[in-house]
Amino acid sequence: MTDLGLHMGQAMGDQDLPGVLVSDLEGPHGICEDHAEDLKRHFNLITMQDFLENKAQLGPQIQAVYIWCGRPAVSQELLHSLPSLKIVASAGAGLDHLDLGLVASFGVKVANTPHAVSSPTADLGMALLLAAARRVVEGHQLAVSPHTENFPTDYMGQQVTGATLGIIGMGSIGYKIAQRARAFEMKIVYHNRKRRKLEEEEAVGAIYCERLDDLLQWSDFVMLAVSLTPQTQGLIGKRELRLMKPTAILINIGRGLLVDQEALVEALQTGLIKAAALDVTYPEPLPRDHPLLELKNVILTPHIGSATHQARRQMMENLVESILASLSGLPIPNEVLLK
Ligand SMILES: O=C(O)[C@H](O)CO
Repeated sequence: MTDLGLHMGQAMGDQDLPGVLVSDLEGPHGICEDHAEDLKRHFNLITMQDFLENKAQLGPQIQAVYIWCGRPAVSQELLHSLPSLKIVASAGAGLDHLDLGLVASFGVKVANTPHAVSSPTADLGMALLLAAARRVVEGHQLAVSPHTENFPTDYMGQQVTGATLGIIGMGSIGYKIAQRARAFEMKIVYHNRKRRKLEEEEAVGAIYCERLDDLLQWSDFVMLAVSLTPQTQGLIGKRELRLMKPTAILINIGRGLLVDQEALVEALQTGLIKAAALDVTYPEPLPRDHPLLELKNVILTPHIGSATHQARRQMMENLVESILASLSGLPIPNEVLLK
């Protein structure tokens, strides 16, 4: 944590601390673990419920919104009721839950925490790839089942070593996946809006695919590590799934809406592709009767890309630094600039 932050927190009484709106202090939509105590050293935390009960008094005190796991939602109505708001600080890399143009139109800055999440999310991407390739979850269920008398001799998976990995989205998460995949001796192709520098490509042995279709046709594993934007929504639909190999595995660590989920269900049911491993879906969680929950060739995790103690703490600390900097008129670390 910055010296500036420690100084501010220590020098002021609780009521003098800057007001920061949070969704809740605990519970499924609250902030994380033991973070509230750290945050309270710097800020007067105001929960959404308190704010809604006393808008007139609390609204003008709020100088920052602290978004954790996409909450609270920042609507036009909320922005209108926060006249002193300086910054919306959002945990994680994805910003699809925010209307950046709307926030900017109120003269409010935005910051996120892309560096804190890139390694753990890349780790999870590889974990899902390996687990789906080698049918780890199914294998666990088989090994612990009371009905298992003998282990099958034909319980086969897909070989990872030497296989081709297609990475869609070569930002910092995609690049870290490439670094990890290289250690598994995978061939790496990638598709991105912008080509990476030659030396960056060479460092991980990645080949640029200008055409997404080529990547889909060549890859044994397709990893979605791209942000959700109007341009990428539904990026993988029926047509794209048809281009993939029948032995291919799709891994999604980006956002559920990158994939046409109905088309994916059909592709998995009909053997158009081999399997999928999804950390993200829409909605989250899926309704309990959703067909994806029934399929044996699917692994689902509950949006846990950044869910390590270390990453979550770093995310919190990065948000504190960004808020304090904005309140002091200093350059904001991890400020999100409108393109
Ligand atoms: O956007 C991200 O970084 C993750 O989804 C947050 O956990």
